[in-house]
Amino acid sequence: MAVLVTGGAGYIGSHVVRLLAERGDDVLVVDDFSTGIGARVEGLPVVNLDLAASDAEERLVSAIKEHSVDSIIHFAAKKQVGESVEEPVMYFRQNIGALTNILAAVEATGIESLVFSSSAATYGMPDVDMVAEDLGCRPINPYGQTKLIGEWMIDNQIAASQMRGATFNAVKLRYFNVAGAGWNELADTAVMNLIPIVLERLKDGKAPIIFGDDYDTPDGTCIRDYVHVKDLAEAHIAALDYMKVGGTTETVFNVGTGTGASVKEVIDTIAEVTGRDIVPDMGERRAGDPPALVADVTRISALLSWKAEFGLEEIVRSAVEAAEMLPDQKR
Ligand SMILES: NC(=O)c1ccc[n+]([C@@H]2O[C@H](COP(=O)([O-])OP(=O)(O)OC[C@H]3O[C@@H](n4cnc5c(N)ncnc54)[C@H](O)[C@@H]3O)[C@@H](O)[C@H]2O)c1
Ligand SMILES: O=c1ccn([C@@H]2O[C@H](COP(=O)(O)OP(=O)(O)O[C@H]3O[C@H](CO)[C@H](O)[C@H](O)[C@H]3O)[C@@H](O)[C@H]2O)c(=O)[nH]1
Repeated sequence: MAVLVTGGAGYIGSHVVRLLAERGDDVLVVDDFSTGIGARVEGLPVVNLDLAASDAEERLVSAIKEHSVDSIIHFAAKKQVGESVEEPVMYFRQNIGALTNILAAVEATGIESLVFSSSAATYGMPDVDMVAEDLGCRPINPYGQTKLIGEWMIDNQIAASQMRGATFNAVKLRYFNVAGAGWNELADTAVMNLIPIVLERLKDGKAPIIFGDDYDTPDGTCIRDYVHVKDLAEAHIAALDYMKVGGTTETVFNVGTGTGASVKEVIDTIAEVTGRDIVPDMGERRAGDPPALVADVTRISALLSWKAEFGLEEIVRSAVEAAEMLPDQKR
């Protein structure tokens, strides 16, 4: 039996594909290579398919049958918050369209387990610093909305399959701030988040910009929960295993470390790891940034027996190494 990984040529998906292959699971990748990179999945069976296209359900069903797929990990999605505000229709068409086709294929083939990439973006601007899964979700942009709607679609599918006497289990993982690289060649190439942006600016000889230092946090800069992509990848394996042994008590889990780091602390860690003197520029607050967003990880640690192994320094070190910026004495 094989695991179908949608978006397996992407940053996070390729890490999960690598872990699955390492433990000897058969993998089938479905990707349209819109942001994915072919080299990340070289040598693996791949179906080049836009999951939101009109023929996607039919092609998925035949790929599932041909490769004896019994579970799906669904990463494929558009994920840029700013772009989603400018092009909401594209986000709903792509993210909701793709998931609709996947759930239709699940129904047609009797697939029993699905892991879904959700996001801390579902929480919006919570008025608590540490968020647990039961906190109400009020996403503030179309991207976050597509993730919350995706969770609801999956819940409805679970309920409908129970009514039919069929088995369909799913786990929705709400990722916090994913960073780092488990393997250099699988590193994030998108340069859209704090660590890659700072590293790119340093390469270009530019100072990083801190988006606001007047927040109500200890050093005035925003706090986030940075989770190593390899730890995050392991959480997907734990989710698959949880469903295999009949785990269905909870279906939504935060994936973070449970510890926050401020923007200043992240930049200081980059300075330490690269051995550079970094003097950041102070910029304006960025619209829509909550002052602090840290995962309560009680549930995932209790039910999936998953815990992040790596901390901020290891995350930064792996990102710096992948960007080939590690000083010689630190290699
Ligand atoms: N990176 C993060 O910080 C973060 C945080 C929270 C949630 N997520 C979610 O995790 C998932 C993976 O993110 P990532 O960082 O690896 O992004 P990525 O852009 O590197 O990977 C997405 C992959 O999906 C593919 N894809 C996109 N739309 C597709 C479609 N319609 N049909 C087929 N393939 C398609 C892309 O080609 C790419 O390979 C996404 O669902 C994203 O929303 C990411
Ligand atoms: O040049 C920069 C870039 C970012 N930041 C700050 O660094 C922090 C992290 O910013 P990112 O853009 O890296 O990440 P976000 O926390 O905004 O968002 C990320 O995490 C969210 C959940 O917490 C969602 O999953 C979202 O999809 C994902 O991009 C924020 O306070 C941001 O203002 C700067 O100060 N300077």
